Amino acid sequence: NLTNQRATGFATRAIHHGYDPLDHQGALSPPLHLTSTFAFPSAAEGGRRFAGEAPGYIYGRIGNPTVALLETRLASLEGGEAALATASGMGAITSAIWSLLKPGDEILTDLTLYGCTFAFFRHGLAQFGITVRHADLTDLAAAEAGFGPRTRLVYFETPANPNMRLVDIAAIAELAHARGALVMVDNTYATPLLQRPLSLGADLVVHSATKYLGGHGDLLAGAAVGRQELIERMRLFGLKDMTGAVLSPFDAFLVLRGLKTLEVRMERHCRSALHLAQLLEAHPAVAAVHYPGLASAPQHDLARRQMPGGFGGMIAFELEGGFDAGLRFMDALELVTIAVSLGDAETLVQHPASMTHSPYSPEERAAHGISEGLIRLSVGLESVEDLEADIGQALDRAL
Ligand SMILES: CSC/C=C(/NCc1c(COP(=O)(O)O)cnc(C)c1O)C(=O)O
Repeated sequence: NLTNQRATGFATRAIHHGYDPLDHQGALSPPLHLTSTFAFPSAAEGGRRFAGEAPGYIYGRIGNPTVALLETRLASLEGGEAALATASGMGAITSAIWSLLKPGDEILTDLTLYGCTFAFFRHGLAQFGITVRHADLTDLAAAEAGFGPRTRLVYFETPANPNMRLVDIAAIAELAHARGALVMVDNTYATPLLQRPLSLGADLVVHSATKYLGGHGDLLAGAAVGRQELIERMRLFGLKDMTGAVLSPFDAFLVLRGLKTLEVRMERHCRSALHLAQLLEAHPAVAAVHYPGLASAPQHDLARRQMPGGFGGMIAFELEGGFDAGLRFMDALELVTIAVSLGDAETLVQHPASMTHSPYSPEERAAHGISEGLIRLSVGLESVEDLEADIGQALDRAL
């Protein structure tokens, strides 16, 4: 049909790309294939599929038609050749890393990473002879100094969880490729609507699809997008043999459904987040607000360049009264929910130092720019005047 023949807009592809109802008895919604294995038409054909000499499904851990449609659609939205869907964001990150690196290799990564990514790098890979070197990748001189003779991969999040730091993807990609290293970007916070790292030189993009892509707080999922050969190596080695982090067809179906409204949801997330960031910035109880969309943000110019579609739904801020005031603020909220995760319809608030970034020691958090008093807000889809009223009254009580 029309949308499969020519390049169309993001929202159109998020709804239609890769699926024609007339190929499935007219079913407008794609079929959900709840199957663990696939019948072969003949013994020889089964052997040919295992040998990679014939197309066709083999077994649920290697591929599934519902999951394959999600992968096709995600590849289109991120502008990559191929995509791999996984059981969680950590499933995508670990399946990628185990496919790319071996003992003796080095990863150059930013100071700020999601807590479990930090733990995988520092407490996991370190046991298998892979060196992780942190540098402030927002400072290109520091980034350049961070490369070693064995640097095989540069990894970062932008905007970073939880303190909203931005990394200049194109600049880092230029440094990395000049030294024969790959670039892997975690695009969870921005989503492909707001930022497409592959178009800026990244080799691989990973997502916690648990967040904005699924968008309704009702699933765990992950994804990787990049060149065909990288993705196929991840599928047939990293995922199949090293992690087994397979996405269920049912959750793939839910992510497909979430993608259909990604554009309209992000528009509301961005609009409400900018409004609330301005409210926070003006409030006497607030010491600092980290939101790249604020004109006062130190990296506002990079944000406008790198995130032309908007600045996302995530805000980090600190109260004048520090951590204790932060606890009082969170406990005073009546509409906003105290919970980890992000990108849901519900607005969520949490305290990274004691929750999502508790895998860091206090000393590591200090060295990695995650303050003890930092509060993270995932701005949801509720009526913004209700969010403004709830946050305002809780701030007044935190004074
Ligand atoms: C226990 S804390 C809840 C999860 C949170 N984050 C997840 C996350 C992952 C990992 O994605 P899953 O494996 O799908 O959770 C990868 N990359 C980024 C930027 C992430 O934020 C969180 O609340 O910050």
